[in-house]
Amino acid sequence: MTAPLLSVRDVHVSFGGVRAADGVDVEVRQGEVLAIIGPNGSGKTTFINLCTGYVKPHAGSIHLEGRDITRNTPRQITKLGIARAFQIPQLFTEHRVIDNLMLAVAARQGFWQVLAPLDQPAHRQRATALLEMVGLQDQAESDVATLPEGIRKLTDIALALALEPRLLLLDEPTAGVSSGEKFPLMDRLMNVLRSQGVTAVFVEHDMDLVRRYADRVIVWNQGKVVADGPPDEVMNDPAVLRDVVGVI
Ligand SMILES: Nc1ncnc2c1ncn2[C@@H]1O[C@H](COP(=O)(O)OP(=O)(O)OP(=O)(O)O)[C@@H](O)[C@H]1O
Repeated sequence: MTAPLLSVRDVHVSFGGVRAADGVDVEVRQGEVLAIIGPNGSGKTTFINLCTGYVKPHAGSIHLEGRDITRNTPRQITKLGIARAFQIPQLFTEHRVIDNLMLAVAARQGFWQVLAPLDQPAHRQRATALLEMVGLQDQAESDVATLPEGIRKLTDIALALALEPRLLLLDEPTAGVSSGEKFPLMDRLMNVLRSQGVTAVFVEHDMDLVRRYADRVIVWNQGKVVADGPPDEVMNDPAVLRDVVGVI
């Protein structure tokens, strides 16, 4: 069996008296799409913050392909191959889609590139390729402010892909997206993940999306993983239905 891509072992984090991670063990396997579900405040976003270095565990360890990243900075972790797309897209809304992408491409090449002119042929070419990956090539010249939320989310995902991640963490990728846009957005996201060989973890409150798109589901409750397995199995578990799905 191959080593897990990400391995989180016995991780603990508290905020004041709140145990946001209370002995968490999670392995993410290469190539899978893993959904995280759980009630509000159960620790899902904290898990993503731990994996990306924004929150440091009080105890436990986090390994990426066997390498200990527990104490690495967010920047170092990004370079090692973990990217995140935010619940609220982190875009410069007063600029065009292509400008946002060219900035991300320049940032990937190093700090000094950001100070050079952005609109260089190499930046534009890579930015255009990223937009094609998520099917947004026709939106390149649009101002972000004019776009529907689903398209902004895809732009945000293209920004994360500019970092060439092996693992992409998504915090509620369809939050704020209209019901008509949700499935097309997720279909495009899944196509990109498969074509680029990117492993993904997504936090989600919409159970239809979890059933349709996840290979595996882990269930969070009060800082602990309380169930882990295929969607059919986990989401028909009476305890999960009662304590988690019923209250989301
Ligand atoms: N930086 C912080 N400072 C203080 N408390 C925090 C911090 N981050 C998280 N918490 C607390 O830790 C607990 C878990 O929060 P977290 O955001 O991880 O939950 P969640 O499952 O993602 O919730 P939601 O579904 O509402 O986004 C909550 O009680 C929250 O208030």
